[in-house]
Amino acid sequence: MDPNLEDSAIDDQSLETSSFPSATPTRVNKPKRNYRTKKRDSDNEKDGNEVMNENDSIESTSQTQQLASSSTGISLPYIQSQNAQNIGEVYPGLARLSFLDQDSGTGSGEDGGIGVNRPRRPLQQKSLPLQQQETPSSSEEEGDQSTASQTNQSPEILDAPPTTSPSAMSSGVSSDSSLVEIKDTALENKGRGLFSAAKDVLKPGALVFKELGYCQVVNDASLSCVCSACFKDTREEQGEDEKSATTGGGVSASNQRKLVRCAGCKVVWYCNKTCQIKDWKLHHQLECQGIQQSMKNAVMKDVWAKRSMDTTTVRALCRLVRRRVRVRISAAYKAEHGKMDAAQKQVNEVYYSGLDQKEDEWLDEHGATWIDQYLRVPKSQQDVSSKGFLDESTHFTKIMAVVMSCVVPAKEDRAAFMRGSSESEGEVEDASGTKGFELLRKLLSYGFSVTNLETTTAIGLALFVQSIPFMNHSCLPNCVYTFKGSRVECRVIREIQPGEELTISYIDQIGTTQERQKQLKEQYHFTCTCPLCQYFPVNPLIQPNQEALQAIVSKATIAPLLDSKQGFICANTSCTAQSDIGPILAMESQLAIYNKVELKCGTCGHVAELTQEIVQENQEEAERIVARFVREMNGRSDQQPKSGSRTFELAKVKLPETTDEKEAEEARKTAAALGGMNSVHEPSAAAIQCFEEAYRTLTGILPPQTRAKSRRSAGSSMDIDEDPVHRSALHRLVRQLEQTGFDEAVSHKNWVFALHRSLELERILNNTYIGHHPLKAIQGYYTCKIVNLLANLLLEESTIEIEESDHEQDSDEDEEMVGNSDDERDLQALRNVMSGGGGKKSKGLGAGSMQEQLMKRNQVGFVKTQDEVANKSKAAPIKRIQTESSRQLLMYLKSLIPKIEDAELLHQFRVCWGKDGKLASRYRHQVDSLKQALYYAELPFQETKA
Ligand SMILES: C[S@@+](CC[C@H](N)C(=O)[O-])C[C@H]1O[C@@H](n2cnc3c(N)ncnc32)[C@H](O)[C@@H]1O
Repeated sequence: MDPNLEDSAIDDQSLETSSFPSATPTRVNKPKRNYRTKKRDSDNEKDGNEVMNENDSIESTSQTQQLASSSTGISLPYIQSQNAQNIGEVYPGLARLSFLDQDSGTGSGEDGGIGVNRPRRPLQQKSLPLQQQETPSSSEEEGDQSTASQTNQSPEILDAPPTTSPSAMSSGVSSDSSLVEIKDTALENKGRGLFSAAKDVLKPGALVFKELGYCQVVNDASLSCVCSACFKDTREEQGEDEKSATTGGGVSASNQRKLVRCAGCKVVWYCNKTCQIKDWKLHHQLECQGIQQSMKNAVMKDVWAKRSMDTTTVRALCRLVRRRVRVRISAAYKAEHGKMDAAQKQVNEVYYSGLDQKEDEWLDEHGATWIDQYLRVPKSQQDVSSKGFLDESTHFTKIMAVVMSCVVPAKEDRAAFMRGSSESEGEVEDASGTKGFELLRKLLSYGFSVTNLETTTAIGLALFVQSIPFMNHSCLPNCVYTFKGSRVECRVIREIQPGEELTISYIDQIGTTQERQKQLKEQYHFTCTCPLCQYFPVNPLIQPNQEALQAIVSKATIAPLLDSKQGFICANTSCTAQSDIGPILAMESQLAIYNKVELKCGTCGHVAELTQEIVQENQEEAERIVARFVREMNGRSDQQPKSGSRTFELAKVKLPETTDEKEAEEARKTAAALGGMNSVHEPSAAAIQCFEEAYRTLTGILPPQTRAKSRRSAGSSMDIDEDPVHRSALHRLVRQLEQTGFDEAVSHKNWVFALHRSLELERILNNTYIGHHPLKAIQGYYTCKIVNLLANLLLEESTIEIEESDHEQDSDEDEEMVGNSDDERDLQALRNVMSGGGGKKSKGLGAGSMQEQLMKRNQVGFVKTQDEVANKSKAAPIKRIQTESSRQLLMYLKSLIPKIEDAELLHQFRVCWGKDGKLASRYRHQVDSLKQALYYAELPFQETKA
């Protein structure tokens, strides 16, 4: 029995909940004691198979295997600030990465982790079995981890990771080629970036890489709801929302039933004993000990008990340092004995499996190096000495105090660690500060917030080292990332050309341009120059206000002579003149009087002509451009442009003549909703003109030289206030959608209300830029429901005759299904509205799903194959009538199909949900029944009756 475990929280008795079903015990339970850190060799020998100790170095973080289930989501980089650095080096990709850090400012040399040969004493950590042994110098140790097999290489060139990097995906073209490579962004001044190394275009939905974290923790707010080993979020199971997330370390009653708490530190929670044991071996052992030790300090006791300080970072740092220490010690053992010890082998067998094992081993071997060399402390923090950093922030002091107590228990070593003295051991080496602080800074710069997709709640913090840390930001990203447990997956959302940079969005994309820029500046210390920021001072993808729109329109009409933000650009390419847009705007009005206006450059005298025709041509082109632009952003560049603007002919609304106040009110609402559909817009033709540059940038067709030239210039003459109304964040959108009461309306089969709601929903969705895939998923989900609902309505509408003729024989059955005369009335009211008051009267309508009825009646299965689709008219013995309203409905319905396809694509690639996610099954249901509805909706109609 491992002494480190027997006293720990792993005993049944130590689990803080009795109701938890006990997992298969893997060891003999010993009486509960306080932590004992000294290892008993005899125990080790006796229970070799079960022993896990500090020497069990290569333990898996493969918890993600267990957790595939639920926690997937979007995330935002945790706290970010990394200054771009050009190192003028092309890195040949993860799978064959051999990049050389030539940047003298940061990197290996400065970090001191690699290539510095200085003797070090082992860490004074009693629980570590090897501590009495002569441990190789840290640099050697780390060299062991990272550069063991590179003895023949130049010292700066790192050992190439395994032929196929665990995180990189094969392109499918050649099995050992990675889809991504790390390269300098060259002219763009963004430092390094992740680029496509695929030979072909990467299509939306493609999985580019997946990556295990080097270390990960559940955040404070989710501790009692999310398993600290597998990141399973119990709130999902319980259908709880964020409200049930406990803050301040509190515990919700329902979660107490779900999770068990470590009885040692009383801080972390697990699904079960298996998870607990696994986490213990991997990470928690030392963390637990450290937390308990720090609790002896009154301040820290308060911190842990009340979470008066956020402990997420400190726990993450603890695990980060812990892994490095563990790996180093194990490497030392291996170096000394030439092999892994028996217990270590056992760990490998038990805890590594499949891909995770390979990746975990890779992380153990190379992770520390990658952190040291390739994750760079942002310039903004580099100048701050550790001392200053420490004094400046009591927060960090506290954090470091805790980390120290975890990883460097002996007081004198702790002091040395803090000072960064070369006297101290282990991780402590850095001319400008301590290793601990160095790591902390990197964690703060590169840590990613792990989120749960379904609730979009942040549930943890993880540090990745292989791929995702190198991805730059764009407000129009071509990739998104999701989490399966704590494993991150990156997928394509727009087509990516070979060699193109892969980007993600660090922030919510729904904000206005100003907001996005502000957030990026404050949080990440850079000015974004993505097309959306560069060309759209007003985010056209969220509804611009009228003034802003007007400003764009004014500029758009004279776009040929204007840069989209700079103002007048001289058409003479050798002239660099630019002038303010004001005088030119004034000339625009002349176009209404004269067919031609001449614009003379004040610098070189070059005269450019602007004619009505040019303006007209530009506007037409702009229309085409924007259609493609919108498609591009929806990741569907394979589709043909939609012709015309998107308005739905549902707006022929006549209020029914009624004296019933309630009915009239309802009808008015519906009419308003239907009328509102007209305002569902794509950007106006004039505004479209301003999209040109962005489109060109997006599609790779370069703008004319003159504009390219001006684009590089800084500053903007456009200063437009943005619409404050639509500064919604993701959750606000979801709330908005929820507030439409659509689900409720559907479940009550209140057609009028549901349609009304669906149109409202449609408006919300259309007015929101849906760039981030969870939003797209939500959009897809709701759109599916809308279409489904309308398809049913259409069927009801168009099968009135058969309903009537069959009614008698089916009446009993229908009676059962209807059960609510209000529904009938509502439906009739809707028909009245839709058909201008002339809805056909029918009995038995509003009864359940029309598809069900048709199914029953015709005994036909739903269409599954293309043949069946082709033959469906033969197979359909239904007489149907097409009324004006059903025709309109069908039109509307079809107009929604592209969105369904988008959503289905996302679903198909499981971009959004874990296999067992509730939303996934609900979504599946919607897609299925939608297909059924469409099948029936497209059955041949009888001639429309007059
Ligand atoms: C996660 S790192 C990305 C990799 C980074 N370029 C590098 O070389 O390590 C994030 C940092 O990259 C830089 N960065 C990311 N996106 C950028 C952008 N769109 N424009 C300028 N700098 C960017 C910022 O300095 C940011 O703090």
